[in-house]
Amino acid sequence: MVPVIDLAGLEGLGRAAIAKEIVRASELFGFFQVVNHGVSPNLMNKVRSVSRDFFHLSHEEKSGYAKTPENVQGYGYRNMDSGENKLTLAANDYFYFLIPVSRRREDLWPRNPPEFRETMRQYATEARVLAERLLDVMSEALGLSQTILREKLAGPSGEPVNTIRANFYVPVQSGDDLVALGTHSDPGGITLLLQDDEAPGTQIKINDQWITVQPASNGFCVNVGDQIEILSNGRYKSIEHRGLGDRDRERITIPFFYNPAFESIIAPLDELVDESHPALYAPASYEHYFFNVFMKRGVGAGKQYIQETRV
Ligand SMILES: O=C(O)CCC(=O)C(=O)O
Ligand SMILES: [Fe+2]
Repeated sequence: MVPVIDLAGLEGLGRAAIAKEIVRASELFGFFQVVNHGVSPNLMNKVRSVSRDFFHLSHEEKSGYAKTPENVQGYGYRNMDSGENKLTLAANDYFYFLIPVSRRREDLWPRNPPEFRETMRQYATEARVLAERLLDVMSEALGLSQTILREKLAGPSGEPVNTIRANFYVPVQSGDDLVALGTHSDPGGITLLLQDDEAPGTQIKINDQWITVQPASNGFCVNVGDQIEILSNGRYKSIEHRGLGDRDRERITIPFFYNPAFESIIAPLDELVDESHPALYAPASYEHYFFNVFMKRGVGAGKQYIQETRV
C-alpha cells in the first residue's frame, strides 16, 4: 500500500512515470520510500554505524558534546531538561545543523568514533542532492519552475536549513508504552528518514490506522513536511507519524531534514491561488512556525500544528 519508488532513471526516459508515482504518494499520504536514490549504501551504513558507536560511549564522554539551553545542537538525553525543551525525546538523541555551514557547530560533533565528522560531512552533501531531486519533481508537477519549492524554502538567504538528528531508542521495558516519539507531522520541508533495518518502528497514520513501515533495503523513507503542504496549498499532504521503541533491541533512526531558512516566509504559492482556489494557510516565517507553533505544542500534537495556520 505504501509505495517503494525506484529512482533509477529519474533523470532519463523514466522521469514521467517515476514522477507520477512520487506525486501520487505525496498527494495521497505524504509518505513513500525510495530505492536506487543515489546515496551510496556504504555511506548509509557508515552513518548508522558511527551513530551507534557514539551512543555506546559512556554517558560521561557523550556529555562532553551536550546541548545547552541556548543551543539546540548537540547531544541530548532523556529528562535532560524538564518542561522547556519539549523536543528532547524519551530516548537519547543528537541534533546538528549541516547547512548553512555558518551555523554548524562541529565542535559538538563527536570526535569518537574518529570517522564521525567526515561521515556526516559527506552525508550532508549526498542527502541534500537527493532531497533537491525530489523537490524538483514535486515543483514540476505543480506546473511551475523546477526549482520553485527549493527557492521558497531557501528564502532571501538562498540557503535552506538542513539538519540531522539521530533518535536512539533504548529497549522498552515490558509494560511500558512502545511509543517513544509521539504523533507529529514534520514541521519543515521534506525529511529523508534513514531506518534501522533490524528494528522497524516508524508508524504512519493513513485513514486513521497506524501502519508500521517495513524498511526497504538500502532505502529512505520520505516524509512530506508541513511547509510543503502549505506551499502547495494543500495539494501535497504532510504525514502524521510516530516512533516506537522495540522490546528486545535498540533502535536508531537518523532523519535528515530539508527545512526552510528561519527567515523564509512560507505561504501558498501565488500561482496556485485564485478566486476558485483560495489560500488555505496564512503566511508565516518558519521561525514563527517552528518556535511558536511546533515547539510550543511539543511533539505529540499530530496535525494540530498546521491546523493553527489554516485561514
Ligand atoms: O524514529 C522514527 O521512527 C521516526 C522519527 C521521526 O519521525 C523524527 O525524528 O521526526
Ligand atoms: Fe518525524
